[in-house]
Amino acid sequence: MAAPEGRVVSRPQRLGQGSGQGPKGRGACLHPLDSLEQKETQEQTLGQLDMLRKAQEFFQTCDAEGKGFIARKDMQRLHKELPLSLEELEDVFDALDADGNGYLTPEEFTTGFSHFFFSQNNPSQEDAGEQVAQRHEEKVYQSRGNEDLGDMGEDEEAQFQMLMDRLGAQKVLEDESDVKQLWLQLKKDEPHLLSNFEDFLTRIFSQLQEAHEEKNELEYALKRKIAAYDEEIQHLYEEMEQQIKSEKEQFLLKDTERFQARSQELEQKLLCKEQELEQLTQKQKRLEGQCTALHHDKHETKAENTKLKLTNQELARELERTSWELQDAQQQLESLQQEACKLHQEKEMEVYRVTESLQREKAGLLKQLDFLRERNKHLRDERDICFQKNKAAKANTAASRASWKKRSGSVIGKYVDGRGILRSQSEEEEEEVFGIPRRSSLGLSGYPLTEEEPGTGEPGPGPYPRPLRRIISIEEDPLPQLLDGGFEQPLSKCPEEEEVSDQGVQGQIQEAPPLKLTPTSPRGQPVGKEALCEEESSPSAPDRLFKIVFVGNSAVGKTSFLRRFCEDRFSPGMAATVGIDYRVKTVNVDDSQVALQLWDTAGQERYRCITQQFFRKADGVIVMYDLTDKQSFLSVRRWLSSVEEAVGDRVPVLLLGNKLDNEKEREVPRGLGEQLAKDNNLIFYECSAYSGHNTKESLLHLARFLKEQEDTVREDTIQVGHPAKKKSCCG
Ligand SMILES: Nc1nc2c(ncn2[C@@H]2O[C@H](COP(=O)(O)OP(=O)(O)OP(=O)(O)O)[C@@H](O)[C@H]2O)c(=O)[nH]1
Ligand SMILES: [Ca+2]
Ligand SMILES: [Mg+2]
Repeated sequence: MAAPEGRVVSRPQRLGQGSGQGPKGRGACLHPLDSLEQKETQEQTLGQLDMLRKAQEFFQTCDAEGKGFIARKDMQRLHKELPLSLEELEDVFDALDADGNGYLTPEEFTTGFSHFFFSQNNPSQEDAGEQVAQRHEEKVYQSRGNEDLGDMGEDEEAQFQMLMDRLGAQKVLEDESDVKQLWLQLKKDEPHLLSNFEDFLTRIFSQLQEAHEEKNELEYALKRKIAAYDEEIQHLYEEMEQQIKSEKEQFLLKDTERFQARSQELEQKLLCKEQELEQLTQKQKRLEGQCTALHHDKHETKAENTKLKLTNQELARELERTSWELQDAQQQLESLQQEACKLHQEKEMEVYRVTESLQREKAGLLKQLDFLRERNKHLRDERDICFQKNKAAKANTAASRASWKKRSGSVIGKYVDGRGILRSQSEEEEEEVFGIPRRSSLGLSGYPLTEEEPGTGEPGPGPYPRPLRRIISIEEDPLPQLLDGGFEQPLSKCPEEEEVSDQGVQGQIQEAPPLKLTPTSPRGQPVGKEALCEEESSPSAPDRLFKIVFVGNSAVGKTSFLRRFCEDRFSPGMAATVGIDYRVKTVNVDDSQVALQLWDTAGQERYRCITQQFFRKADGVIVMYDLTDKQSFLSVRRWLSSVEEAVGDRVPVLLLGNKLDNEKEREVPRGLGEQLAKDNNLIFYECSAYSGHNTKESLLHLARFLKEQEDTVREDTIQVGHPAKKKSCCG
């Protein structure tokens, strides 16, 4: 501040000196008071100019960079040079910055500076005497100037305005009052200087104008620069922003994509996990259900188990008890079976003994019968003599002889009924239906029997007594009755015996002397006896006994077959069986003695009812047909059905086709017999009583079968709970 102040101080001096040295020397020619006033005005104008100059200098000092304006910072830089504090400098700046835009234009600065300068320095300048004096002078100048101005005419005003316009001062000066005053002063005081002043002003103003224009240009350039700069910055900024934005967007896009992909992936994973979870949940539920069910089942099973255990225990106890009982029962059964077996054996032996004794009795009775027949013949002969004496009819004798050639039928009927020889002619005819003339097996009719020996064919001469055969009219098996105790009683008391005795035979027997009449022919021999004779030769007693019943049409050869089997003999022209007959034969079957009780039935129709009775007690049945007689084969079915009617199918049946020796007269082919046997489950043989072919074989077959069947039944009976089964005969 020292320099400007110095300059400020020195200027008025120079101006004063200059003015003092001016060519006009106005003070010398003016009034001393006027000259003083003039002096003061001059000083004032000079002071103002000086101040303006000083202000410009100060401005340039402040605007060191030459910007054309002073910023707050520029002012603050003066802090070191001026004896003012920063606050005071601030105040100065604020005071100078009239429009408050933050920088000081040269105009603002100059105007403000002058104002500030005076207002600041006025009260406090005591030491600077020059300054005070100057200021005082200025004041005086100003007040005088103002007074002058008041007096200024309109012409001068116009003149000044013209000058101003010419100078273009309006553009440079804001307040032209100072210049005006100065101009007026000059015009008034020193008009000759006016032109110089005007030139000076012109120069100044032109310089100012130039400076101003320069400044404006600079400002404009600066503004443009700033604008360009701003624009560039803006552009850069925008570009940057754009870039940032795109970068951001790209980043965001990428990020979003990545995020989306990631989120999709995660979503899928989540979905998978959820599904898994759901599955697991379902599984768990199912397992829980199963668990519950199992639990429930377990409980139930436990309960059931307990129940079953209890039941089991009970059953075990019961089983134990039952097994004990069963053992007891088995023991009892065993003992009973043993007993039964013993009883059975005993019974069989008894039967055997009884049969034996019966045969003996039968033989005795047959002998008696023979005797009675003889007696009868004797009586008849006597009567015949009488009859011949009375009529002497030769033709009659011949006819009766011819009738004896035929086989008589039911002789027993005549015998029992007491009709004797008054046999009806119809019966004779009936017998002839068989085609073979047959004789009665019992010659009770009183007629002499034909000679049995083949070849003779002629009725034997009278003197030989005919062998008698006994009729056994048994409706039931007589053996049990005998077993009951009576078998040792006298023969006369047997039921059959009594029956016979009813007919007055017994009486005759008892009365008759024991004649030793033996049959002249073997045919007359009692069958039972003959069989017995053979049995007596049997080395040992039989183990068991079977009852076998022989059936078949008349003359098929039943009796002949039995004879062949028991005696191994054949007698042609065998008499027809009357009622029933039997033989006993013991055979050896697989190391055991088997007694066969063979019941020979009469084939003739009239005895059928008797025959039927015997099936019931039979162990086996033999049905015989004559293979040379078709009719006898056709009757087999009838015989089988009557057997079945009586005993069912429990007894084995042997089917025999007899007279195999007479092949040329065969009427029944073997195949038919076989087929019939197969159809009815029968044992089948073709045999010949004449030749003996298959007689033993067939009967042994049946005997073996019976034995085996019995053995099986015995075994089955011992084994509890196994019912006996009927064995197949064919097997
Ligand atoms: N050629 C031949 N003739 C036989 C055979 N068997 C029996 N005859 C004869 O046939 C006839 C009848 O024989 P029987 O044995 O009495 O017949 P049957 O079956 O006992 O007759 P009924 O007692 O009336 O039921 C007799 O004349 C026998 O000689 C045989 O195998 N061959
Ligand atoms: Ca300003
Ligand atoms: Mg016979």
